[in-house]
Order: sequence, then C-alpha cells, then structure tokens
Amino acid sequence: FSVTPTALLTKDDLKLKLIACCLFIDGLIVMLLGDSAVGKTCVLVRFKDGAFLGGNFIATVGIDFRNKVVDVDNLKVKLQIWDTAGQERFRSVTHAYYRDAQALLLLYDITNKPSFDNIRAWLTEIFDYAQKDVVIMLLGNKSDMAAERVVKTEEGEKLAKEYGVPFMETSAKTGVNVELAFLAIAK
Ligand SMILES: Nc1nc2c(ncn2[C@@H]2O[C@H](COP(=O)(O)OP(=O)(O)OP(=O)(O)O)[C@@H](O)[C@H]2O)c(=O)[nH]1
Repeated sequence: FSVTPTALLTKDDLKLKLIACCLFIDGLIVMLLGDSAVGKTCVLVRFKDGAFLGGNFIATVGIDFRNKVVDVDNLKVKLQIWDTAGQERFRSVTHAYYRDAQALLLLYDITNKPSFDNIRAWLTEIFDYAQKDVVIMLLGNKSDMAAERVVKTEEGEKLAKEYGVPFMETSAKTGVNVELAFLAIAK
C-alpha cells in the first residue's frame, strides 16, 4: 500500500484498504473441479507460470495448492488455488475441501462429450458440499482443438445459462481466456 496519513483517508478508503488487507492475508480460495484430463492442472500452470504442460499426462493425486497475487480494481488479491484430482477414487478426499472454497472453476473438455455430460453431476456435488454463496464459473477447455471439438460453444452457453453461471471457453495450450477466467472469478 502507498503510505497516506490516516487523517487524509475517507471512511470508504479505510474500508477498502481493510478489505484489501484481509484478502491479501487470507487469500481467496478458488477450487478447480471437473473430470480427469479436462485440463485443470494445465489451466492452473498456464495462469501461474504462463507455460503449457504438454507431453505425458500425469493425473493429480488428491489435491494440490498454488498461490498467485492478482490486481483486482487496484486491490492486490491473493488467490489460493486448489487443483483437485478429477478421478472418481479421490472424490471423498476432495469433498472435504469444497466447504472452504469461495469460488469454483468447473471445467469440461470441448473434445470430450462425457466430461460435458458430467457437469450436471458436478453441479449436484457442488450444491451438496460447497458453501451456498460460492461463486461458480463454467469453462470449456481445449478450445485450441477445433478439429476434435464435439461440444459446441452454444451447448456450453446454454448449460451455463440454465444454472445461472458465467461461461467461457479456454485453452491452457494457447492461453486464451485463462487469465480472464481467474480475474473474472476474483472480481
Ligand atoms: N490441446 C490442449 N491440450 C490440453 C489443454 N489442457 C490440457 N491439455 C492436455 O490434457 C491432458 C490432461 O491435462 P491435465 O491438466 O493434467 O488434466 P486434469 O484435469 O488436471 O486431470 P486430473 O489431474 O486427473 O484431474 C494433458 O495431456 C494436457 O497436456 C488445452 O487447453 N489444449
């Protein structure tokens, strides 16, 4: 923060600084959810390090954590990002973390229809385990794979509309919309 004599700050300034301070210290917990191999880890690595994890797919075991500080309306907000395993066998582990998340990025793979069809089941789990006021965003990942696409953009939009959540298509490979998605959810 810039150092301004407290007497020169308005009540609103002080309130904003206090909110910013809390967000910076505690962080906003964002959880990545969705079927195995939809690209959760890659989206996180693209956001955190600006790189793409190509090559051999290594499934996440249980849950993994990374932090990144972002600027939201001139406030520094620490995002604590929890990358969960999509594999069914880790479900009981990840359920335990839902309650602490303030925001959820729910991913499917636009080249994998079952991963899209399972979004309804993911949303049911979210309604069962997450906080009632959790912020949810739906992401159709791997948008760079146009030739292999099996889920139309409109289908993603329609599902998102049905549940009243925002929607974007992302690519961890090219980086399209990845930063935008995290910033939108942080707002
Ligand atoms: N072309 C392309 N490939 C991607 C993209 N995102 C991820 N991949 C590939 O998809 C595979 C799975 O990616 P991960 O990020 O490991 O998937 P995950 O959702 O974290 O999987 P789990 O840890 O099992 O839940 C890897 O081989 C990635 O290289 C993308 O945007 N475009």
